[in-house]
Amino acid sequence: MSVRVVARVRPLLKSERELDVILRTGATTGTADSKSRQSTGDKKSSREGAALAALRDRDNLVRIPNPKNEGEEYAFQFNAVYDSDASQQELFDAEGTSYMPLKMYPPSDRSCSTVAPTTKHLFNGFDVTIFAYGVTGTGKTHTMRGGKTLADRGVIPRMLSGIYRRSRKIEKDSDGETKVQVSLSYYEIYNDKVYDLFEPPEKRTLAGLPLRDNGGKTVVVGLTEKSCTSLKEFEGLYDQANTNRSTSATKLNAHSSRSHAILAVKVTVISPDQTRVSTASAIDLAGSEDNRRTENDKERMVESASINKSLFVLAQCVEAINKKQHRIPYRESKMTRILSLGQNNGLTVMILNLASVRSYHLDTISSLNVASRTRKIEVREVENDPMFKGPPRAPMRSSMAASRQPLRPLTASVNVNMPAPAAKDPAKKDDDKPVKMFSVYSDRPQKPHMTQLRKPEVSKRPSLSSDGHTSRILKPARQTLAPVMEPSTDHADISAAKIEEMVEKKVEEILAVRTVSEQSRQTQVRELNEKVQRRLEMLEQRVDGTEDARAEGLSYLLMAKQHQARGEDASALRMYQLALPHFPHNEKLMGKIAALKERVQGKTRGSQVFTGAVSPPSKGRFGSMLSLKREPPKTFGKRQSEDFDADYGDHTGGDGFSSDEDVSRPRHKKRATAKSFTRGEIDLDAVDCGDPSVSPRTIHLLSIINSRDVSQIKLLKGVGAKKAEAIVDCLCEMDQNPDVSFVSDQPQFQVNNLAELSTLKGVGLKTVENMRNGVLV
Ligand SMILES: Nc1ncnc2c1ncn2[C@@H]1O[C@H](COP(=O)(O)OP(=O)(O)OP(=O)(O)O)[C@@H](O)[C@H]1O
Repeated sequence: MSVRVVARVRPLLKSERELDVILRTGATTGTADSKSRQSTGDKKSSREGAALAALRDRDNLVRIPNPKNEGEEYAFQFNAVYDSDASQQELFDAEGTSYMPLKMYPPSDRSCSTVAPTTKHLFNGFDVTIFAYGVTGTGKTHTMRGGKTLADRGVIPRMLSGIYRRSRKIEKDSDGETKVQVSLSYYEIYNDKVYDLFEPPEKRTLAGLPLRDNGGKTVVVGLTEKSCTSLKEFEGLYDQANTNRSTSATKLNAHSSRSHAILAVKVTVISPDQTRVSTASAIDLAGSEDNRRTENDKERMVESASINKSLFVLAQCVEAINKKQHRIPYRESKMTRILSLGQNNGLTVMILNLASVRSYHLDTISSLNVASRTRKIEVREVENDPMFKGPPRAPMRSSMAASRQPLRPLTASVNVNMPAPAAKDPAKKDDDKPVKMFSVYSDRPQKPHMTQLRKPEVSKRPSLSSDGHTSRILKPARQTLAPVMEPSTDHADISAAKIEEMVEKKVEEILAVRTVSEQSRQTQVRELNEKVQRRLEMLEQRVDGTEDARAEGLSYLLMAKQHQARGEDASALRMYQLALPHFPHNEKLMGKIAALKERVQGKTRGSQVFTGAVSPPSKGRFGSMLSLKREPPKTFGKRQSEDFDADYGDHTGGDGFSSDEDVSRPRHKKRATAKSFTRGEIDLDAVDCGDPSVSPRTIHLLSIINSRDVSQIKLLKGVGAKKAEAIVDCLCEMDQNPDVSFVSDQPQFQVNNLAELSTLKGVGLKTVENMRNGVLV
């Protein structure tokens, strides 16, 4: 059967004016509020006796003007409409009899005249869901919970009263053989989090309680279930729990519910041969709010956004079911997931609460739209499986137990549950319309040979129909509504929820695999980066080595040039030869070495005294010192490096390399031999020639010294102004000293190496070492 939707219009509040009433209900009555002004006593007298019949005589329409054109009126039809004068008692009783006349119950049940069919359903193993829906301040809490007085009690306490009354009757009728247990869970969904209302708020966790799919039903994990044996006990528990519920004053309702509250009443009927468990869920939804009107503060706005979102999702679910969409967005809100509208079995009743005044105009139309669509949703009238005692029995309704499948329209199927057209009241508009129903189908492609399952010996149960007729129908006949897969088909029993669960699981698995592969990918990338880094370092080292070697080669070339400039061909030759390994295959260098060799040999042949062109350098005091200090230059002065590149680079193609002519024609003439440098006992040639470590640092140091610039010299490490002046004085002295020979084209004496430097006045080995170490190139 479809969801039963009834509308209830609340009376005008003190702050509301009759003038503003825009809602009309019923065929003959005036405005929805026309009777609200009657006194309680009048109301009672006018209602008693004929009230139920009068309610049923109405056309069950709610009429409201088009907000854009007041001349036009929208009409919405529901299963029942309750005016503002309908009492709590009437709603509970009349609502029951309007779709479940007492005469249709088995004679044994007729004595329970006050038991609403919802309660009766419950004891027959059906789950029951009753929920109040509507804009904030329209009377949902009043309808569900009600006031403190007996007359004001709402649906929930009345239902519990009925449950206990019936329990006692069952126990009495069975002479105590059958027992009924009632237990309660009560929770709220606040800001899309589930909280146990039987627990004090301070015990709440931030995340709330989780939801799980359990056999096609959504269950709240960790919820308190309290056994409750009497109405009195219930009232105590319920009142206490309601103090834990989130309510606040808003501009539209002084006691506005800020959460959806769900009371689950589990009824367990234990007879000698079986146990039946069914649940009644009574839900007081929070009301949608137009925040232009509420003037809510920040906290209320957050609540409001959550409330509106969940109600919006509910509307979307209803829409999706109506539009026969495959995907119904239940999971987008906890409320819709728990409510599972259209997915739940048993009986579902929606009470649409309405306010009749203009200030609610647009909100009311929106609620009416959702409610009238909800009315088209088909819910399977299936009771829960009993648990049998004794030897196991063949499962009943194996195919029906199969599934909570997405709903699809049943337009072509013959619904045996529907009353025959002739049996319908011709006065009702509904009857003229084509019957639109939804039934449960499998999502999977159907096999060509679908079977209708029939079970001959299934107990008869009363069935409810929306027009007030009750028919006794064999349950298996209902099963013909839903073509099902062969029972032997292994996947036939998978419900939509199960499928969803499986899909969720699969997605989680895939995500887990992705995470793992992402981690291993990152490890690979890290390893690769490290490899690349190591390779780069190696290359850098190699380049550094090459550059060091090149700088060393350039130093030899420089020294060779200096020796040659001084006419020291043998030393120059030695330096060129040392430079050769750093510039292999350099033809110009090789040419130069050959030319120098020839000249040196020529000199030797000419009986000139020369110890040998390439004789190994003798290691004097300085030689050893310098060789100890030997370290290949890290960098070579850029300009110098460029000069040498131009001179010796294979790639220059220029004629920078000194020509053989230059080499063969010494530019410098010795005024005296090196040996005549008497003040030091140093074989300068030996030092120069033998020490290949004349580095750019040394060259730079010597150039500073030879500049005779006191301001520069005094900056050298370990020198200072006085020593600098002494050095310059010494050099000037040398210039004047006729014993000292120096290169003819140099106007002044030049210090050519560290050995010479160390012999200057006031400069010792230590000072030279300091000066050299302090030089930055
Ligand atoms: N049928 C009714 N008879 C008398 N008073 C009513 C009725 N319905 C609602 N009211 C009054 O209207 C006011 C708002 O009702 P209620 O708090 O139940 O609204 P609600 O829809 O639950 O609002 P919210 O969504 O904000 O919680 C209350 O003062 C309540 O007593």
